[in-house]
Amino acid sequence: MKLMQSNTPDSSSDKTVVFEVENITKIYQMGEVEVHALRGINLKLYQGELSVLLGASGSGKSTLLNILGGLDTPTAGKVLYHNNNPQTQEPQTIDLSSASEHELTEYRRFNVGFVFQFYNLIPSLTARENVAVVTEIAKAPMTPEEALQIVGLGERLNHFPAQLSGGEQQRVAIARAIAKNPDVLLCDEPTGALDSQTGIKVLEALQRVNQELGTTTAVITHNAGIAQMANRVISLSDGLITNIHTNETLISPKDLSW
Ligand SMILES: Nc1ncnc2c1ncn2[C@@H]1O[C@H](COP(=O)(O)OP(=O)(O)OP(=O)(O)O)[C@@H](O)[C@H]1O
Repeated sequence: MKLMQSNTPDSSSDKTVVFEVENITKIYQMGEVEVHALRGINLKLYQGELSVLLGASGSGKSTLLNILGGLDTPTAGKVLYHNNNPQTQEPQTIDLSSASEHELTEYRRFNVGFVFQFYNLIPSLTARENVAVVTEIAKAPMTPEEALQIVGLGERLNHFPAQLSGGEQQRVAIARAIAKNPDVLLCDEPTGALDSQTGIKVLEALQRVNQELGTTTAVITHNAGIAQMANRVISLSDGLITNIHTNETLISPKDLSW
């Protein structure tokens, strides 16, 4: 793994940089055709912030999130991830753009929680057991009960997915993602399959995780209304960042205009 000593505070502010994305491109080769999914992205994400990635279908949101999560690598450019070494607490940097498959697997396992549009729960396991699947292989996890409590499902521990609503199933998926105490939570359309009332409960769970645990969180959405709950809104169009907006005041999910 590419470990380097790093200087994590951003010289332009007092915020700590978690991700530094430098001029990344992503080209998918589809037979004869090249698809330019990312065309030169520069971005910093900061410790503890909740950011929303906004953009039309095909603008490159998932490609960018997958690269941040170590699920994919850029064609060119650099992606640096800064954290503290869990053993020594010394600052370190992982170069995700040149890491091996094994290094990326380790990075995903210990540093990143993922939430996708479809919850991917195991139908034969209860909510508690679905979360325990992850806590059993994590280094310093919270208990499944604690994780489910944070997302408001402390009373649903023994329910199976089929006995839970869509929003509740998504909150189990969030509990599963945060139970290993990841530094980073990456969410790809977490409310995409939900109606607005149910989606609001899921967003409340994400906001609570971000505020109470300080987990650096990035959420992809098509829905511009959701952007008002984020510290920063990163807009993408056609593989480029077109705007980054900082919200001075955050709106609670229940007050969002959906
Ligand atoms: N594995 C792949 N192989 C080939 N092309 C891909 C692949 N993944 C994404 N693309 C293409 O790259 C572009 C960006 O896709 P991406 O999924 O990142 O967009 P998106 O903004 O997340 O879209 P959506 O909101 O529809 O999920 C699209 O043109 C898409 O077709």
